[in-house]
Amino acid sequence: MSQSDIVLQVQGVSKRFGGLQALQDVGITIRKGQVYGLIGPNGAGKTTFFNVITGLYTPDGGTFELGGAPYVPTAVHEVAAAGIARTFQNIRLFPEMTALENVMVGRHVRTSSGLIGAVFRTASFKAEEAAIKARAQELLDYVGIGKYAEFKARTLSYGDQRRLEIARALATDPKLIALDEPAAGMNATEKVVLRELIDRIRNDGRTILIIEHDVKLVMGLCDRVTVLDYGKQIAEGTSAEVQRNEKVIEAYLGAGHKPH
Ligand SMILES: Nc1ncnc2c1ncn2[C@@H]1O[C@H](COP(=O)(O)OP(=O)(O)OP(=O)(O)O)[C@@H](O)[C@H]1O
Repeated sequence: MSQSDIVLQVQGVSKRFGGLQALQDVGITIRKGQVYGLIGPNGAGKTTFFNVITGLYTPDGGTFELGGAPYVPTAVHEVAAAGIARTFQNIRLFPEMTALENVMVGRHVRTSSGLIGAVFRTASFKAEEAAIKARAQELLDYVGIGKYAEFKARTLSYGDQRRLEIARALATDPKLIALDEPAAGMNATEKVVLRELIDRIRNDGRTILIIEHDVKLVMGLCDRVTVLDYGKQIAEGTSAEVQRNEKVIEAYLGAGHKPH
């Protein structure tokens, strides 16, 4: 393992909401090709951590490096341009746009003709648009919903909408893809398909950070896992190491927390 295969390095992240310390000195290192899991009981700080690294919340402290370069997660669009794409716990698609258009929106982060080209429909814009469309269709096929390209996003099943969000995230060609509870609301069959998809994305060389309540799914999928509890990082390691960590067992079984 060398320094150069580190995709995201986060050190000493803290975030306070009024009197509540939502994150306290949290750090993770994600290497190329890993699926990295973030777990913890309700209110542990997982979403806050995701929101910090994707520019939705400003941390009180912490340092960040993405692909070996210092990185400041400020505005959401800058985070996407820097190379982190995310999905949301509560799906955020454009419901009245087609599946294909939703993915094309993601791809526009990486195009060069920009707004002027779009307004005047220049030759380079049109060529770029055709390439974007082709790539968007490819990504829909890749996540297994190619046949729904022309369907409005809102008409897709819940599981397919989650896969569409993943296709849109992949469209930005990210260094890191961050999945916020991708299995939420899925039935057992959909979870199996999701697991296969995440495995395939990893095998194709991508790096993935995942928050997930389904501990079984996380343990089966993740190379490394961090466990948060009341904003503190109580364990970090391989799935097997984390599973037998006493603090983790206690946090999940302890009073006041609902086990998942
Ligand atoms: N914008 C906010 N303002 C105030 N408090 C917040 C805010 N966001 C989160 N919190 C608080 O910070 C703590 C951590 O919340 P967070 O949503 O990060 O936990 P989580 O691990 O994602 O929980 P869950 O599994 O329920 O999604 C909670 O006590 C929550 O109430």
